[in-house]
Order: sequence, then structure tokens, then C-alpha cells
Amino acid sequence: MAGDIKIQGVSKEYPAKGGSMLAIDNISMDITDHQFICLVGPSGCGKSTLLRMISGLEPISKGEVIIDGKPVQGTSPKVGFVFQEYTLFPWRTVQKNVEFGLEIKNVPPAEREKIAEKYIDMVGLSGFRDSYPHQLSGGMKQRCAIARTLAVGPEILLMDEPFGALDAQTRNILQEQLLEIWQKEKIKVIFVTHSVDEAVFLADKVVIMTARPGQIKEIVDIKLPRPRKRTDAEVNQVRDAILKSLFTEVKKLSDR
Ligand SMILES: Nc1ncnc2c1ncn2[C@@H]1O[C@H](COP(=O)(O)OP(=O)(O)OP(=O)(O)O)[C@@H](O)[C@H]1O
Repeated sequence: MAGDIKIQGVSKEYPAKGGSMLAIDNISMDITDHQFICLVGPSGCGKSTLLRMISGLEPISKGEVIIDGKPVQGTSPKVGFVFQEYTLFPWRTVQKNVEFGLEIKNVPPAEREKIAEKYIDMVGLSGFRDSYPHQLSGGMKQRCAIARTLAVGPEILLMDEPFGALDAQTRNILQEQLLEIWQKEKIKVIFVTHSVDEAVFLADKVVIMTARPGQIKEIVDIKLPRPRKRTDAEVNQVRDAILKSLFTEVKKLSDR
């Protein structure tokens, strides 16, 4: 399947006082089906670092990330990245923000406009094409950022706490919209979150990481049918099991 990811023995060391600091320690994982993966783990365990290494934004110290048979070396159009902060261009309208990546790819203006409109509609911003970022709410800005990332046609979508700054209600709406997009576009998503509720609502698999240095502690297969109801007893049961596993890692941190 397009956008197959193989993470093979990946480690990351950052320079630190008196030498180096091991942030990620020998992580291996394959993501080969149309899956929604959530990464959870205690603060500082290396979730963002791992995502950035998959994206090609962060050099890998040891091991390899292989996408469609090719080792990742720098960023690739196969991979889109959505950050917690919206990173929109303030001087561009919604339409022009979403067209940005297509301009870089030299897509002709008429086609660019059409593609951008499709994704602006998909994220529910059709009434705001001519608005500037400062005229949008936080949720709308994040919708725009998602449309801009999707417009260039990535096979893999990496999302680093994309809804972390939003209120609960907006967050729930965006989670549902994201799942619809994931199903429609058949992209793989790797989504970092601090919220176990969010992970259980979204994911096929929840990857629980250990306290630093980040390793994979456990991969929980969420076999619950979709669409999921946040209040179902089964959802709560899975959430509690993940919370318990995560809690032992958070406790390790506080015991240090
Ligand atoms: N550019 C950098 N240079 C040096 N150390 C870094 C750098 N980026 C991250 N680190 C360190 O690497 C470790 C992992 O950081 P990272 O941001 O990947 O963790 P995280 O799990 O995403 O954290 P959080 O949940 O708090 O966002 C932390 O100890 C952090 O201080």
C-alpha cells in the first residue's frame, strides 16, 4: 500500500551538557495498512522527536525510517505535517494559504484553485475562503492548516497535538471531521496526543511510550467498531487500561 512506513531500530541523541542525551531508544514499528495510529507517553518521552524523524525534519541518530522502500532523507511530498500551533501565513487568505503547497509544486492556477476549494469544503470552511487567519477562530485556523496539508496529496499525515489548544467542543467536532477525512482520503495518520480519551476515540492502535528515553512500552489494538461513542462502557474500559499503563511511566518520571 502507498505510504508504507517501516521504522527500524531508530534512536535519537541530542547534544547535551557534558555529552549527549538519549531521547529515543531503538524504536521499531511497521505501519502498512490504512491505519490511524495515536502516540501517547509521558511528557518529554520523545513523541514529537519521533514524529519529526518520520517526517524527515529531524536527522536520525541511529536506524532508519523507510517509506515505500526508500530511507527518509529530508522532507518528502508523501508526508504532511500538522503542528499544534497553526503556522498559517497571516498575509494570505484561507484560499491562498491552502494553495501555498500547490504553488510550490507549480500546479497551474486554475487547477490549484479547484484543489484548494475541494479541501476547504472538506474541512467545512467554504464560507471563509477570503478570510485572513486573524479573522478565524482557533478551530477554523486548524481546519485551514489541515486543508493546506491535505491539498498537496500526502499519503501519510503526521499530527503533533493538533487539537491541543482547542476547547473541548471544538476538539470533538474536529476529531469527527478528521476521521471522515481519514476514511475518505485513505491516508495513514500518526497522531500525537496527551489525551487518552482522544486516542481511544480516534485510533486503530495506541502506541504507549516509556518515560525518557522513549521506547515502545505497549501497542494497544483498539478493536472497537466505528463510529465510536465516547460514553460507551467498552470505550471507558479500553481508556482505563491505557491510562493504567501510562500512569506507571508517568510515575517513573516523578520518582526520578
Ligand atoms: N532540539 C532539541 N535539542 C535538545 N534536546 C531536545 C530537542 N528537542 C527535544 N529535546 C529533548 O528531547 C526529549 C524529548 O522531547 P520531545 O519534545 O520529543 O518529547 P515529547 O514526548 O513530544 O514531549 P511533550 O509531551 O512534553 O510535548 C526532551 O527531553 C526534550 O527536552
